[in-house]
Amino acid sequence: MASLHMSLSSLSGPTFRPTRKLIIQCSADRQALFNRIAPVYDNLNDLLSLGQHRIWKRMAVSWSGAKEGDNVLDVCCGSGDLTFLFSERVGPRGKAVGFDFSKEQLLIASTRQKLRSNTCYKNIKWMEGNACDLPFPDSSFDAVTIGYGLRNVVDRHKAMAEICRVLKPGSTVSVLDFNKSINPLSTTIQEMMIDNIVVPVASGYGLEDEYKYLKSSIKDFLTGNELEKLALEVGFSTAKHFEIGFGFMGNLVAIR
Ligand SMILES: C/C(=C\Cc1cc(O)c2ccccc2c1O)CCC[C@H](C)CCC[C@H](C)CCCC(C)C
Ligand SMILES: C[S@@+](CC[C@H](N)C(=O)[O-])C[C@H]1O[C@@H](n2cnc3c(N)ncnc32)[C@H](O)[C@@H]1O
Repeated sequence: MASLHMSLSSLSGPTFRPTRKLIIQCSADRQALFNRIAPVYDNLNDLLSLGQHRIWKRMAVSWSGAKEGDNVLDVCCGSGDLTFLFSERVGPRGKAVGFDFSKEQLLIASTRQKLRSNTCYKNIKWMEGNACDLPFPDSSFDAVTIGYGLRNVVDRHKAMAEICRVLKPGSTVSVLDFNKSINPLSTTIQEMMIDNIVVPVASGYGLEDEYKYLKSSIKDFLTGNELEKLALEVGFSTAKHFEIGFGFMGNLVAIR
């Protein structure tokens, strides 16, 4: 449950207006957040990244090494952007699973699938569940992506360990997310863009608090080096983090 945080500074006079600060700390909070933003998520991503996020997602899928006929998994699939790219890459002989714990995001994903005439998307299966407890046997997949998901998972170590477990030996996970830069200037510009463009635009949709979460979630995320270390800790044999999108985004490529 989102917690209501009363600020003493807001107590004044016979009535007071509590300062509402949405605290997004547990899975249920995050699940509710992504259910709430689902109806506008895709459009705001296109608007706020000037469509660039589609390029970053194509890069992530390309780095996964997925090929024709493969069995692939998109963890934290949301509205399915990466799942659809996976589906196109593995083709009708392959299988693509889109996995998420948000019912509303999965509803958007399956609706988008129905609206697309391309028969290749018939190779997609949508599944609801938690990234920290993947319902698949060991060594099930030839490639895995997790796009803008790991930062939002409460137990990132468990999620990465689960991804390693379900990947076939020698196969790749591609982890796309915001970049927690070690360059103070890059961090300042990234935060200024979120504060002065992203959040004001989102507030026009009544989602100010939800998009304010972006900044704190990036601050609490792992740097590229820390992501590489995490991957090796959970059992990947190699891990490399690349900064993309003018340093605002990053992609970890790890091989099991
Ligand atoms: C696809 C993108 C973000 C997905 C996303 C991830 C989250 O964890 C969220 C959490 C809460 C609300 C929304 C999201 C969410 O949408 C990346 C692009 C969309 C971003 C919202 C825009 C970020 C702007 C960058 C800071 C600067 C972009 C520069 C570009 C070259 C114009
Ligand atoms: C920012 S969206 C990313 C969606 C999509 N991958 C994309 O790139 O646009 C993050 C997604 O992660 C999902 N998510 C967060 N924590 C999760 C968890 N523990 N298990 C499953 N899904 C989770 C949310 O429901 C949401 O759909």
